[in-house]
Formats: sequence, C-alpha cells, structure tokens
Amino acid sequence: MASFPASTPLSLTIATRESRLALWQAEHVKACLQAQGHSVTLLGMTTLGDQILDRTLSKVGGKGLFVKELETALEDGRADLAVHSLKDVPMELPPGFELAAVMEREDPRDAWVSPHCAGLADLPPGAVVGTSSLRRQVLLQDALRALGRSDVRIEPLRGNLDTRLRKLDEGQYHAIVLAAAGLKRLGLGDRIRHVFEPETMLPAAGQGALGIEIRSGRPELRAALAPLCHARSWAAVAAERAVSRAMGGSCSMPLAAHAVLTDGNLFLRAAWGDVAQGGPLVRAQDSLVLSDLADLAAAEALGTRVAAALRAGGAG
Ligand SMILES: NCc1[nH]cc(CCC(=O)O)c1CC(=O)O
Repeated sequence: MASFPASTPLSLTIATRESRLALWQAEHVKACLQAQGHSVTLLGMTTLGDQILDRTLSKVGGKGLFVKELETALEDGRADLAVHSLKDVPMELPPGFELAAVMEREDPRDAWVSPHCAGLADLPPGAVVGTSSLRRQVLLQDALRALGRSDVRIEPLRGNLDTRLRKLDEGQYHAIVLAAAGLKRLGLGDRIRHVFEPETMLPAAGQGALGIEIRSGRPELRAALAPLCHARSWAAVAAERAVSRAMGGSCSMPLAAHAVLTDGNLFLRAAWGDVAQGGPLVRAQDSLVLSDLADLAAAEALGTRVAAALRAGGAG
C-alpha cells in the first residue's frame, strides 16, 4: 500500500535550463512523475546565468541568476514546476514561491578531475587548478597550505560541465574540482580521479540534491510531488541551508555546510574561509537526535546553531 495519498493524474509542465545536466535532471523528474501516472512536458529556457560566462558568478549577482527566469515561467503559468540543483537555489525564495520537494540526494562530495595528476600532492610546480567557487577556493588553499604548496595557483573556471571539461582537456588547467553528482548523472564518472572526503573538501549546502520549486498555494502539485520527496535528504539539506541563511543568505559565500543522518542522528559540519586573506578556515560542527524526519524546523535549528558557532569563531 502506498504510504502517501494518491494524486489524481495531472498534466504538468517542467521549466528547466537547457544545459545537459539541467535537462538530465528535468528528464529524471519527468520520468518519476510519469511513473505516478501524470503526463509531463519540458519547457527549456536560457537563464542569465547561462549567458554570462566571462565573469565569476559572485560578481554578477550570485546563483539566483539560474532560477529567476524559471520562476517567471511559473508565475505566468507557462510551467507548473521548476527543477533545480538545490545548491543553486537561493536560501530565501521570493514571496509566492516554495520548495515543494527535495529528492534523494546523489553523492554530495567534490571530485578531483585531472588527466595527469592523481591528487593535490601530485601537482607540478606552479600548477593551475580551476574553480570559480569561493568555497572550493578557500578549501583548496587550506589543503595546499597544509602541503606547503604556495606555488599552486587557483584560477577561475566557468561554463557548464562539458565546457569546463573541455578547458581542462585543452590544457588550460592541470586539474579542476567539480561536484561528483553532476559528473555521475551525465555518465562522466570515469573522469573522477578521486572524490574528496568531506574532511578535506566539505561540500556546499544542498550539493547533489534536486529541488522542485512551485508557485505557493497549489496543493494538487504538492500531492503529486509527495512520492518524489526523500525525507532523509530533505532533513540534511534543511540543516545545511539554514547555515547559509544564517550567514547571510547569499549562495556566493566562501561557505561549506554538510550534514549526514546516521541512525536518527543528524550531524552537521560547516566551514568558512577568508578569500582575500587566505587565512585559516573557521570550522564548526554539532549534532542532534532527529526523532521525526519531517521535523525540518529542528534540522534548521541545528543549522542556525552551527552558523552561530562559525560567527563566534570569527566567520562572516
Ligand atoms: N554550480 C554549478 C552546479 N550546480 C549543480 C552542480 C552539480 C551537482 C549538484 O547537483 O549539486 C553544479 C556543477 C558543479 O558544481 O560541479
């Protein structure tokens, strides 16, 4: 017997970006909804974030750039659902929108991708590592400092996954760091030399999870999406996103937040770095017994506590 109320079959349109990864994710949601008896079409859209490729996202207004156009499609009724990488979804959605589903998380970790170097310790003198993420930059700087490698340079790298891999293959970088989830979803898992353990490269809030956004006040959509929700993933990302929210809400901060749920225990770690000074990272962690997986408020309270500990350590 289904553990959720069955929803009447609906005719649904999914708004999605048109990168290969975004389309994979939208197709995945489409297949899940079709398996529930709904009929689904995709509406592909180009966002500002896809158009601006020559500047670092944190300089042009953050990751909200990837979701705004999709929200417009929800607003004017061209689409019912927007599928996002949760990592790219701002902490506060604009009024009138809500996060209606978080699906089961893929591998949340970062991956080391390099044709020639097995790892950080293996980089030749003066090597260039590509990433535009402030989080990856400060965590890499920290790991390089521990190795005594002040010669390694970290250079910006933008574009969709295929573009980034092409730039690596053209020799512009010795290595790049990407989310394992995106590579695995696109069948590019063989490009991963190793995944970083969270101790070394603490993942971003929401990394590896898919979020589905809707216009508020559509209970029929919430019912249709209920079977796609993954309570354990949602509890973990709720805690992570609460850290980001408490640290200022922007997605373009040098902030990592990663939660794991083991035997009912929600364990959350966070790290903050200073890009300009390149000083040591501020780290904080805490845990709680989450007796009810649906108690997102408790998970968020844990996130707020960890953010307060980061601030007490000098972050922000
Ligand atoms: N910032 C871009 C982005 N947004 C989501 C993913 C894929 C992984 C995920 O679902 O978190 C990526 C690529 C990357 O960071 O390497």
